[in-house]
Amino acid sequence: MAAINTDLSKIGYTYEDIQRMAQVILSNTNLRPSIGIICGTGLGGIADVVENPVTVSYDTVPGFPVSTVKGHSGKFVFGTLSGKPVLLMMGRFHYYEGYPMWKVAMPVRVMKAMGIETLLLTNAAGGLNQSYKTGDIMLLKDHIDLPGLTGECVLIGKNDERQVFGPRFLATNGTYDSDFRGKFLRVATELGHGDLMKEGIYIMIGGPTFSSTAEARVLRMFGADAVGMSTVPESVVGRHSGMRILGVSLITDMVELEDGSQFQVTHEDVLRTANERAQLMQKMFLKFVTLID
Ligand SMILES: O=P(O)(O)O[C@H]1O[C@H](CO)[C@@H](O)[C@H]1O
Ligand code: HPA
Repeated sequence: MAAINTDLSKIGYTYEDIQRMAQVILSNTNLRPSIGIICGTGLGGIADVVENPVTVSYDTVPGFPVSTVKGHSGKFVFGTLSGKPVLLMMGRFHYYEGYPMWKVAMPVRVMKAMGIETLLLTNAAGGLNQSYKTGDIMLLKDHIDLPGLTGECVLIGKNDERQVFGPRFLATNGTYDSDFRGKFLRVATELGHGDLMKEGIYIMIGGPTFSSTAEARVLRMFGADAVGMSTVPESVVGRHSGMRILGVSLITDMVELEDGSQFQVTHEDVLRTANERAQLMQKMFLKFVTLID
């Protein structure tokens, strides 16, 4: 019978692994952006407005996971947005793909090792707050790490306090930068879309099941305004490595809280709304990055 691996030092990537992946990726370009953007499901359209793009496919980076979800193409894009150097991740990793939590957010450590100090996270999410509408855009003012609360925190495992890793015990209040939120709201208003904007609480579930009605009511009762299957591990790791963070949820569907509804959300519904909002998201990010110091 195979022995059970109880060696905790084997959990996670080492500092050296992270540095090596960062060097491999950076060897493709002379650009050294300090702004990183992780594109949520169907939200990779931001890459279409990146000037002078240099693409690095994840499968050219030894040790890097592969994207398996439709709407996540699996590549880095270096370039400029409104003249500002940026690094986009088109494709994130999700726990439900079978990756352990530490692997899900490992790219954020690689980003930090590449010089990223500002992390802009986007996602597709279901609206729990019944005053929201499909197509609204919610800025995260806080999150609920449901997997983390139940023993699957992204920071579980050996902690290495060198550079891209942070303290063993991490405060996670105040993760989302209020100055960034204010600036993003201003951008949306200037573009004439202030009416779409919300500020709320994102709750992460493990997925891949969308919530049952009873579960959705529990999530709402917890105080969440939107639900999704990502982002929180990335925010926590970003926070751990000292980044400034903005979280943006596109409300791609409204979650049913009442019994008896015939509506059953699909990934195609999510992709459709993301596609409908692609141009607006591009415009918002083009303007927002000009306001980052
Ligand atoms: O959070 P992102 O990656 O945007 O994707 C969201 O959309 C997918 C479900 O359609 C899930 O992966 C959910 O988390
Ligand atoms: N629930 C969970 N995750 C999601 C949803 C949803 O309704 N929409 C997009 N991602």
